[in-house]
Amino acid sequence: MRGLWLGLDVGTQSTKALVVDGDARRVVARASVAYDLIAGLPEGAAEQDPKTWADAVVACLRQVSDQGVDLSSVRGVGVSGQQHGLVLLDAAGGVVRPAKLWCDTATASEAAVLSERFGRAVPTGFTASKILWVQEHEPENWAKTATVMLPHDYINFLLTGRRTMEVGDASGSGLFDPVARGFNGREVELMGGGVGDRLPELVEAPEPVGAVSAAGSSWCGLPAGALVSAGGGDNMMSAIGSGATTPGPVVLSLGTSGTVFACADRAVIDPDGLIAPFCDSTGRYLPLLCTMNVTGVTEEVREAFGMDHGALTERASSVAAGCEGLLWLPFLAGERVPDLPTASGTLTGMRHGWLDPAVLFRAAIEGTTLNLAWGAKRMAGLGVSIDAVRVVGGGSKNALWRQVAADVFGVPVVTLEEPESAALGGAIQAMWTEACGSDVSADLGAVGEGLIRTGGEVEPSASGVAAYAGVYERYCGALARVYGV
Ligand SMILES: Nc1ncnc2c1ncn2[C@@H]1O[C@H](COP(=O)(O)OP(=O)(O)O)[C@@H](O)[C@H]1O
Ligand SMILES: O=C(CO)[C@@H](O)[C@H](O)COP(=O)(O)O
Repeated sequence: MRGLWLGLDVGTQSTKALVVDGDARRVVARASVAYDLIAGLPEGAAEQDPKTWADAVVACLRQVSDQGVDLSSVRGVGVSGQQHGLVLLDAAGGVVRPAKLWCDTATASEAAVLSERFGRAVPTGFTASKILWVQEHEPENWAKTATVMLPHDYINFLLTGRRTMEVGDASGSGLFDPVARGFNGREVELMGGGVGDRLPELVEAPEPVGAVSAAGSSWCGLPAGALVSAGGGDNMMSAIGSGATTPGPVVLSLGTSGTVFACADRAVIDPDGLIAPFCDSTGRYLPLLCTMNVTGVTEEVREAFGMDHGALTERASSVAAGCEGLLWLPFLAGERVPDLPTASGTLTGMRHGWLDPAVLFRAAIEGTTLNLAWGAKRMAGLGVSIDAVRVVGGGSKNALWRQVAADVFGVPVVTLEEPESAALGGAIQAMWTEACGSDVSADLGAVGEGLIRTGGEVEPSASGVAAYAGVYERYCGALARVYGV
C-alpha cells in the first residue's frame, strides 16, 4: 500500500507513535512521550487531563518529523487509546473536567450501585461507574456535558471534529450490548440523567471516522484530508498489531495493566463479569482479562532503590523461583481481577535480608504474573484455551519476565519484532480502512502481511514449571486467607 501510515497509542504512562512505510512494509520512525497521572488526588482517584494526551501526540509528531518523516506525506492515521477513561466535552468542544481513568477505583461504590440496578456485574474500571460518579458528585459538570467520549475517540475528535465512539472501545463503557454491537438501551435508560442524549454516534471499522480537518491539521501538522480510521481501545488495537484478528493466537500484555486476550467469533460472556465481553475493532469479539497491577508494581521497586531495569533484572535472575517463600499479592492500586477494587497489596513470607531490591523485583514480577495466571484459568473455563502466548507491552522487553511467564503459564512465550503492537495496529487499521474503500472485502491479514512478525520463543523449563506450580498453590491459598477469594 502506497505512502506513509501513522499509528498512535495513547497509553496510561506514555503516548507512542509509529510511522509505517506501506510500500517498503516496515516501520520507518517511532516516538514516545511519557507523562504521569495527576498527583495529590483522594485515595483511589486516577485522572489525567486530556490536554496531556493531545500535547503528547503533537510532541510525538514533532519527534518523527525530526527523524526525517515528511508529515505531509502521511496518508492515514489510526488511534489506539487506554480503554474506559471518561472524557466529557461541552457543546463547544471544550473538556469539562480531567478524565477519570480505567484504573480509578474511587468509583467502586457507583459500580456496585449499577451492578444492582442492571442485574449484572459492572466492573469498577468501566466508564459507566465514572458517569454516575460525576452525576452524583459534580452535577454542575454533568450539566455542562454535551458528549461522553473515550480517550482515543477524543483524539479522533481533535483530528476530525467528529464526536463518535468506536464499537470495540465502546464495548468497555459498561452500557453496551456486545452481541448487538450497540448501546444497551435499557441500561442507558436505567442510568438516568440524560446519558442517552450525551452518547455519540457509534462507528465501526472499517468505516472511517473521517478525514483530518483544517483545524486538526493546524493542531498537529498532519495534512488536511488524510484518512482517520475508527481506531479503538489499546487492547483491540494491540490485537490487530499482534496478529490476533482471527481465533487462535492469545496475547499477553505487560503494561501498566496486564491483559490476556484473544479474538473470538462470538461474544464470550462471563456471568461473574471478571472476563470482559469486549468487541474487537475489526468486526469480531475480544474476550479479555485485565489486571490493574503490573509494571506499576515493578516500577515501585525500581524507583524505591533508584536502579535501572538491566541491573535489577540481572540480580533478580539469580534469586530462586518462588523467592524462597516471599509472595507479593500485588494489589497496590486495588484490583479488577479478582474483584477487589479497594484492596491493598500484601507481602507474605518475609525473612531477614529480603528488603533487597533483587528479591522484591522478582517477587513483583512473580506476583503480578501469578495473578494474571489466576485470571487466565477463568478464561480457559469460558473456552479461551491458551497453548502459547504472544507477549507485548513494556514488561515484555524483560527476559526474566518472559521466562517467569512461560514457567507460570506453562506455555511457550513468543515475542513480536514490533512490541508496540497497539501503535502498529493503528497504522494497519488505517491501511485496511483505505483498502476497504475500494474493495469492501479487503483482507486485514493481507494488509498486515510482513509487518507483524514473531521474534524469539521462550519455552517453559521443567524445573520452573514445577516450582511455580507450588508457588501458584500458595498464591491461591493467600488469596483465600487474606482476601476471602
Ligand atoms: N525491561 C523492562 N523491564 C521491566 N519493565 C519495563 C522494561 N522496559 C519497560 N518497562 C516498563 O513498561 C512500562 C510501560 O509499558 P507500556 O506497555 O508502554 O505501558 P502503557 O501502555 O500502560 O503506558 C513502564 O512502566 C516501564 O517502566
Ligand atoms: O482497562 C483496561 C482493559 O480493560 C486496560 O488495559 C487499559 O486499556 C489500560 O491499558 P494500558 O495503559 O495499561 O496499556
